Amino acid sequence: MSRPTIHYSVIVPAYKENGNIRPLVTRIFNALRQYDSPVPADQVEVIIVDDNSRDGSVENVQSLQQEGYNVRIIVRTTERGLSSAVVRGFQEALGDNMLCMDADLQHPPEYVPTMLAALSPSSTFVLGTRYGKGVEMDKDWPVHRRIISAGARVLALPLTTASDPMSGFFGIRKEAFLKARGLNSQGFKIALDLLIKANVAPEAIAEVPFSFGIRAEGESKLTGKVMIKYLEQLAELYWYKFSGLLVVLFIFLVVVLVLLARSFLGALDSSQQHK
Ligand SMILES: Nc1nc2c(ncn2[C@@H]2O[C@H](COP(=O)(O)OP(=O)(O)O[C@H]3O[C@H](CO)[C@@H](O)[C@H](O)[C@@H]3O)[C@@H](O)[C@H]2O)c(=O)[nH]1
Ligand SMILES: [Mg+2]
Repeated sequence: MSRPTIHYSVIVPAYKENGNIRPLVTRIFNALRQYDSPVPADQVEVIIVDDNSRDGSVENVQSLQQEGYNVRIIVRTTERGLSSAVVRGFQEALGDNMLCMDADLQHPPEYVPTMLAALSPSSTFVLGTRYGKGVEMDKDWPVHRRIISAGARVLALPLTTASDPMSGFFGIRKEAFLKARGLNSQGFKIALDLLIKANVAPEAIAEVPFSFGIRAEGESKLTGKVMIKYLEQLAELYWYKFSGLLVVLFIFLVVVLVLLARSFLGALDSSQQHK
């Protein structure tokens, strides 16, 4: 009997995520096998893009394959980085509907069917948003991460109408992805780059609110260097979209935000010292 055609691909960038791979893959397919799933499980593949973690992820994926899960792992040895891993996964995907999600279960696997089903020829981008109605960040998400996330979001406001372009939980149709030229695959924020460079119209963006969890296992890879790369990426996108004038606006916004963050953290510090 011939295998069903793959219409949907779930791309998971992963670095040292061995402990999360099994729960992630099994929960994705469990969600797809529910009677009310809008997407048939046998039309879905999962692709893990791992940067040579050498932590048992490869063996783990092999045993999931033996159990019948349609999952494969690409191990990169000459390249590193979240965004470029996602781009690689999109290039290798068999499905026309492609979803990106983190390995660490901060993006709930149970949302995968809804996210995939939201993609269509007229809805070429789907964004899992943490700023929708009825959803929230996990209460244990640290204050400094909330501040960084809010600042990053404000800086992107002039670029897109999307409510959460920082989200790493998003999907894009293959034809829209292929339109994007000159992607910046440094850093973490590939959704933002795709929204701008694939020229996604506001009405083609579907938003799915979800509550952002906390990492199940292992450590976050967000470092100061990644934040600097984000600022560089923003400057490039401002230039790409508006050229000269708004780059000045961007620099102004960065300075205001840095000053606000410093005074907020200063106030927080002194209130803690007075306790
Ligand atoms: N292949 C590969 N994967 C990576 C790399 N760096 C990080 N990843 C993977 O990318 C995912 C997100 O990395 P985290 O380290 O968990 O990121 P985070 O700080 O929790 O950031 C999250 O929040 C952002 C929104 O504020 C999201 O943009 C981001 O995708 C992620 O969800 C994880 O699956 C992680 O293994 C890398 O260099 N290479
Ligand atoms: Mg994470």
